[in-house]
Amino acid sequence: MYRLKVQDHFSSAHYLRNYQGACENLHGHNWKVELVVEGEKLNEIDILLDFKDIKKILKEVLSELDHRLINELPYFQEKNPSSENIARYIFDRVKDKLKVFEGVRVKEVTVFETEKASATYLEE
Ligand SMILES: Nc1nc2c(c(=O)[nH]1)N=C([C@H](O)[C@H](O)COP(=O)(O)OP(=O)(O)OP(=O)(O)O)CN2
Ligand SMILES: [Zn+2]
Repeated sequence: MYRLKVQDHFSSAHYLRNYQGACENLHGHNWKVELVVEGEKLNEIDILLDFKDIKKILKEVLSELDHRLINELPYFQEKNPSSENIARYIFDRVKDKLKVFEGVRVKEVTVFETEKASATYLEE
């Protein structure tokens, strides 16, 4: 099994509905995102998937969130834009884009609100 990790970031605003505290108010974060993909088989040049391709996919997905009020995106009309749900959103979007690369799957996505606080969504 091989595992690859890439990181990127985006800056956006959000607020948590029904949160008892300041996070119920509009505020922003510089979110860092770590994406982990995995697979069993290396290709003819002994790589699982070019970092360039994974970074491109992650950047495309994060551009959907960057400099937005996340609450306004259709996905987050019902779901609160917590780091947990943002990680799940990124996971599902990356999963969809990775379909063209046979034998490589998303393992986990971690979203860091700060260096000290992060949420991960993963599938076994
Ligand atoms: N499990 C989660 N808890 C919280 C989330 C979340 O997404 N998942 N989000 C928030 C708010 O977005 C808030 O911005 C972060 O709150 P907090 O940790 O209090 O941030 P501060 O920078 O104010 O933290 P201090 O360490 O107190 O400065 C809240 N919780
Ligand atoms: Zn927040």
